[in-house]
Amino acid sequence: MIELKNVRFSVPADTSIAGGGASKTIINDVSFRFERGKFYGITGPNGGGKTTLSKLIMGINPVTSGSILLNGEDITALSITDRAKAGIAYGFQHSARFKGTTFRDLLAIAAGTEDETALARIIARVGICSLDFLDKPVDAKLSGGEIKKIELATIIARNPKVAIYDEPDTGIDLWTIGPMVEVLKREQTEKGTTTIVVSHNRAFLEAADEILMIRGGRLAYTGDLAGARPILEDLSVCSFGDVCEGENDVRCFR
Ligand SMILES: Nc1ncnc2c1ncn2[C@@H]1O[C@H](COP(=O)(O)OP(=O)(O)OP(=O)(O)O)[C@@H](O)[C@H]1O
Repeated sequence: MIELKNVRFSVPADTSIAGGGASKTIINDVSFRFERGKFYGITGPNGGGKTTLSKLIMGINPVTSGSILLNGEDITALSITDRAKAGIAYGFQHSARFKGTTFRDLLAIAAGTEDETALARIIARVGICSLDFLDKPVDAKLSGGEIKKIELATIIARNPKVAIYDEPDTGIDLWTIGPMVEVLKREQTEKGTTTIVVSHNRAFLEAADEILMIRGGRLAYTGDLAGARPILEDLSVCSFGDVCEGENDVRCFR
């Protein structure tokens, strides 16, 4: 179980702006309990703070105030590495590529074994059948879908307690999204992985047990998808009025 208690993340004033500007609060007093083994979909308007919140859980961003607990233990001060050791894994929106490294290298590190049968079992879980794929270099020549599958496999290989995926459908074709959702659902149900997916995609939101909507750095809604639908679907009503910055607000196209 991951618990966020009054979590806040602010960045200092932009000193490149004349006059300095004011410090900016990006995540504002968010409290929430992610229960063990459940699937959560984090959604909301662009720039609302979804990625920032997920990075706070992984420790990529340090919280400004508040605390984060994993199974009752305060992990707020832990580094990314220590959080990874404690069982939290993170998939970036834009997966990293490592020149001179093969998929086999990354997978062996993640799984803690070079045993080919074990590696084959892991890649089968993400729908890669060919063992030849293991020797693909993880470089710029990979397609968007291939690199996502590789990242997914390296996360799954670690059997994390908590898996966070930031927009896992980035660069993925429509035909691959369904199977990807199935992979994440299977890991959740069979391994009891607490799964947190940042997404605008209906398929991921439909798979979620609970939706969190973040706007203006605050939790605007938590509950089932049915309850979120009026906010997500009714484009005739501006539901972001309280954070609206007028015509200069690039997030709003209404
Ligand atoms: N380190 C930082 N310094 C300054 N501003 C930041 C920083 N991190 C995030 N922001 C700003 O905070 C806001 C929220 O960013 P974030 O990436 O969390 O939004 P998001 O909800 O994930 O958006 P999207 O749906 O477009 O991916 C944005 O306006 C972003 O520019």
